Amino acid sequence: MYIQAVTLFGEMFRSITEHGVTGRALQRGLWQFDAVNPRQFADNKLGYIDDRPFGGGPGMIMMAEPLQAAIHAAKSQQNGRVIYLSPQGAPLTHRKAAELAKLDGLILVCGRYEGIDERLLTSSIDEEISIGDFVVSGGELPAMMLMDAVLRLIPGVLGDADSAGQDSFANGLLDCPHYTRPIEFQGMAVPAVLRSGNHALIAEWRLEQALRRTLLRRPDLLAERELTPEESRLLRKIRQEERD
Ligand SMILES: CN(C)c1cccc(CNc2ccc(C(N)=O)cn2)c1
Repeated sequence: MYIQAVTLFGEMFRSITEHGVTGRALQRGLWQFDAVNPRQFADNKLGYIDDRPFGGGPGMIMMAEPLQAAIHAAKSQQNGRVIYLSPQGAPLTHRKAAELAKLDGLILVCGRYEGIDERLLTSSIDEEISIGDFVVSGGELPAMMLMDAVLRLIPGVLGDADSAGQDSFANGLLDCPHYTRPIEFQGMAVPAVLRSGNHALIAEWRLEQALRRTLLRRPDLLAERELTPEESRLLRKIRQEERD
């Protein structure tokens, strides 16, 4: 996958191109990255890329032309989907990340200041995505969150292919509790079932814990999920226990 970021701060992306599973995957050629700086497309000598908002109001707005020229330059390298990160976008979900992971490329537009000229959205953006209902100072960190969520779903990026499948949200539930050594920590022991070697029982315990946690913390996720017969049985058992 070829990912380009239209951004004033290309150096920020080192945090995922030079570290961790995403950094290793880049070195292994599983994906490629380039930053495109709109400032190099500003037609004035001083490289202005923002200006005051018509109608007044605080802050500055990013001008459409330099961004459009930067997106045009990115599109000359690949026919990637152009995504704008903003609080006004559709919420990023696992399902959306899985959809994006199938594409050949992405062009991620990172806004700064108070946003970008609306006409850029209508003329050059394919999709607007939000990573949550909050504002940060630029679209770069949201873009990196989206990249990481997408890249880990690309086969080969994660060492054990299976671990992405066991992700929270991958199966529509929250994750189960995890334990490692020591067996006893501050008087708390590892649940015995996890040391039983009985893999069927372990799988059932993990599913039950994921269902219980989802029911207690995120019942909204349960509301929209088809349940298998086993999950329904476990959920009935959990609801009964919660009532007792
Ligand atoms: C209207 N406004 C302030 C604004 C508009 C566009 C971009 C930006 C840059 N900041 C971002 C970007 C995305 C997210 C997110 N939730 O995905 C949060 N913050 C700010």
